Order: sequence, then structure tokens, then C-alpha cells
Amino acid sequence: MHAVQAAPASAGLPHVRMRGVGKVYQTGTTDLVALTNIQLDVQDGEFLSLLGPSGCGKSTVLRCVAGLESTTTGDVSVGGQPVDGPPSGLGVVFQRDVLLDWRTVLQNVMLPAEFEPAERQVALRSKALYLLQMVGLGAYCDRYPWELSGGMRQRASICRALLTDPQLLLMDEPFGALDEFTRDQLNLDLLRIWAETRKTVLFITHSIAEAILLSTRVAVMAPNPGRIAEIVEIDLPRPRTLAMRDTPEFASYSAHIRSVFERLGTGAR
Ligand SMILES: Nc1ncnc2c1ncn2[C@@H]1O[C@H](COP(=O)(O)OP(=O)(O)OP(=O)(O)O)[C@@H](O)[C@H]1O
Repeated sequence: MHAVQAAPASAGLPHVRMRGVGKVYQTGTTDLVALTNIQLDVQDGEFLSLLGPSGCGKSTVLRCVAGLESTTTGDVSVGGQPVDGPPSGLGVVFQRDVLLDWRTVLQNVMLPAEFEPAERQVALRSKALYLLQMVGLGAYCDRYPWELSGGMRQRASICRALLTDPQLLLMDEPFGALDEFTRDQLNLDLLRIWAETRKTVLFITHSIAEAILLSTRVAVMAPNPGRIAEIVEIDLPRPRTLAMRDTPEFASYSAHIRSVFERLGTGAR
């Protein structure tokens, strides 16, 4: 996970903009075209999910936005600035938490504050305690990651990504390894955090239901080569609840997205 000082998105421009982005990986003697002609805008304060089967290039998109991967063609900008390394104002949560087992939960959340001046560290410590409280980990500040469940570890990871109040949150299938009950609970936590903070979120998932439940828009991706097949606006009321998954409106979004995958000859949960 990486989190640095927040920078406001540039007025009038989408927070994240991708234009004609292609990515070719050199694998031995052959080239693998991972992405082709990605055009994507994520508006300031939007929750956009990238949904698609394994290998369609979701993580590559996210890594290009995070400045962890260079593009082969096209341009990526964050907050109006071209991306040529990790942009400022960015928090990232990965599928596997990257908590350090020899540090307590609070010390892990405080990692991004390590090189801050002492005065700011004091303020960030209060922020860390607040965040841990907000996700139900208030009583676990002095415990070690190995004493926590997978869901609790991922909650701590989210707190760490939010510590410096990044404007943009990139989440690479953060709940993919969790059981269904924990995943439901973390989806609710994330909906609440997003409602309270209105971060711009770029979220990766294989799950159609998760994408619909969380997002303002879902970018449906197709593989070989990775591309965006369709962007679906999710116009369900907020606050969103788990019970909404049983409504005809939800079912209709789900059926539509499934039909896109069927047309593409691919599948998702
Ligand atoms: N560093 C790399 N070198 C070579 N090929 C890579 C590299 N990273 C990704 N790829 C290939 O690029 C394609 C897209 O990978 P990517 O991880 O972006 O897909 P994904 O949709 O995120 O998959 P998953 O859902 O399984 O995580 C895949 O075919 C993958 O094998």
C-alpha cells in the first residue's frame, strides 16, 4: 500500500483520465497485449468499478493509474497531471494486505506517517485511532496483524490507505480473498466510508453483485486484448443496502452485465 499527501483534483477535469492507453508486456520472445485503447474518465468523488474476468487487464489499468507501470501507448492523468510515477494524493489497497507482522495494528496504520514531522505525526495518530474506531478495530490497536482475521487485516489496510486523506483510492480486488459474510460487511463499511469522505474510488472486482452494490458506474472489461466493452451507470438509490441485491432493479443491472459478458463469450461471478 502506498499513501502520500492529498492533492485536490484539477477543477473541471476528471480526477482520472485515460486516453488511448495500451500496454504490451514483453514475455520472452513474444509480446503480450494486455490493454488496448483504454478510454476512461473517473470523475472527482465517483466510485467506479472495473469488472471483468481474470487476466482481462484490470490490475494493469490500476497500476498505470498508480504510476507503478508505464503505458506503451496513450496518456494517463490524475488531477490534471500526467502520470509518470506515483501521483500525490493516492491511497492503494491490494487484494493481499501488506501489513507488517512485527508492528501493532496502530503502528501499521501509522506507516505512511513515518517521515512526517513530529507535530504532524501527533495529528495523524489521532486520525489513525479515529479510522480504526470507524471500522470497528478500536479495541485492536495494540494487537498484531497475526492476531486478526482476514477481514480485520483488510480493514486495517484500508485505514492505512486513508491515513493521509488521499483524494484518490485505488482498490485492487481488496475483498476477493474473504468469505461472503466478511465481504458483505466490508462492502457496507466501504459504502459508509465513501459516503462520509466522497473520495474518488477506482475499485477492481470479479463480482458483478459487488460492482453493482458499490458503484456509481461499472466499466465492464473484455479480455484478449484487455479493453472496456461497456460502461454501465448504476442508478440505485443511496444509502445502498445488502437487501437491495434482492430488488428487481438490481437484478436488471445484473442481467444486463451478464448479457454483455455472454456477448463477449466470457463470464464473471
Ligand atoms: N509483469 C507482467 N509481465 C508479463 N505479463 C503480465 C504482467 N502483468 C500482467 N501480465 C499479463 O497481462 C494480462 C493482464 O493481467 P492483469 O493482472 O492486469 O489482469 P487482471 O484482470 O487484473 O487479472 P486478475 O483478475 O486475475 O488479477 C494477463 O495476461 C497477465 O498474464
